[in-house]
Amino acid sequence: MTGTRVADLTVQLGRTIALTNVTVAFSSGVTAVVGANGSGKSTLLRCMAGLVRPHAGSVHVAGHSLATPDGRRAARAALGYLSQRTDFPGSYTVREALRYGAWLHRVPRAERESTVRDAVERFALTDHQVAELRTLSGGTRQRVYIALASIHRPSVLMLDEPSVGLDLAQRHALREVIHRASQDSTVVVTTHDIDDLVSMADRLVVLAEGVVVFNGTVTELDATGDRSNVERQVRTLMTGAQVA
Ligand SMILES: Nc1ncnc2c1ncn2[C@@H]1O[C@H](COP(=O)(O)OP(=O)(O)OP(=O)(O)O)[C@@H](O)[C@H]1O
Repeated sequence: MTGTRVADLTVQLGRTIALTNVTVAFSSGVTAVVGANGSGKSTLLRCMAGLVRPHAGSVHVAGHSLATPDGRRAARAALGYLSQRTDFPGSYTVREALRYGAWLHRVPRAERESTVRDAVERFALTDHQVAELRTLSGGTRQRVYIALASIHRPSVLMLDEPSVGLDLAQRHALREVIHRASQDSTVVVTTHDIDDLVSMADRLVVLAEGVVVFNGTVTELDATGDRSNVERQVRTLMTGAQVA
């Protein structure tokens, strides 16, 4: 079964309508979800992770509907999710954290060590294996967190603002990591960074006040692919206006 999509999704949180009739099908590669603060980006990811129950509409993750317990179980196994608030005890070493992640994601005991070795390699963590998380730079720690979210090789990987707090070089390195992850998984990433869109995203979903105002490729948005043109278009869309 394939297909990661939300259809006619409406989510109310307290008195706020966080998402209204959102319909998006996520294809392979990297989809960036952008929007102003409070536009509903995190809510969309939280809904797809099964952490927020929609008021109306449907969610499918890798073909599994979140409407039934069996579907939710299957979707959870197919999904990797890095929340904006991910934190991990700083006294864990990278290896210990990854071992814990493998257990958490129900990797069979016999496969855990090879799974950890594989993640260390995939995410270029060889030199940091025995370092405690609290001693790592923000960029390396974020790489560990992405390794944790994708240790079970999920078919869908959702990353909520992974580049926040990173410097330019770290953002650049992170894009490489995300690009590599997208070879195994459908990646959905929320970001405020226009460079992320131009250099990393295959597709772009723009939200304004909980409504999808654009869903397409960066080239469809702006054929020149020029950074400042794309930025202007996205900024305009984020205010809820239609791009000419
Ligand atoms: N638990 C909650 N209870 C009530 N309202 C909420 C709750 N969580 C979020 N909201 C509201 O829902 C709307 C969407 O929030 P959400 O966090 O999804 O936006 P966002 O685009 O991810 O923002 P940011 O870029 O600041 O992370 C906002 O108006 C927010 O204030």
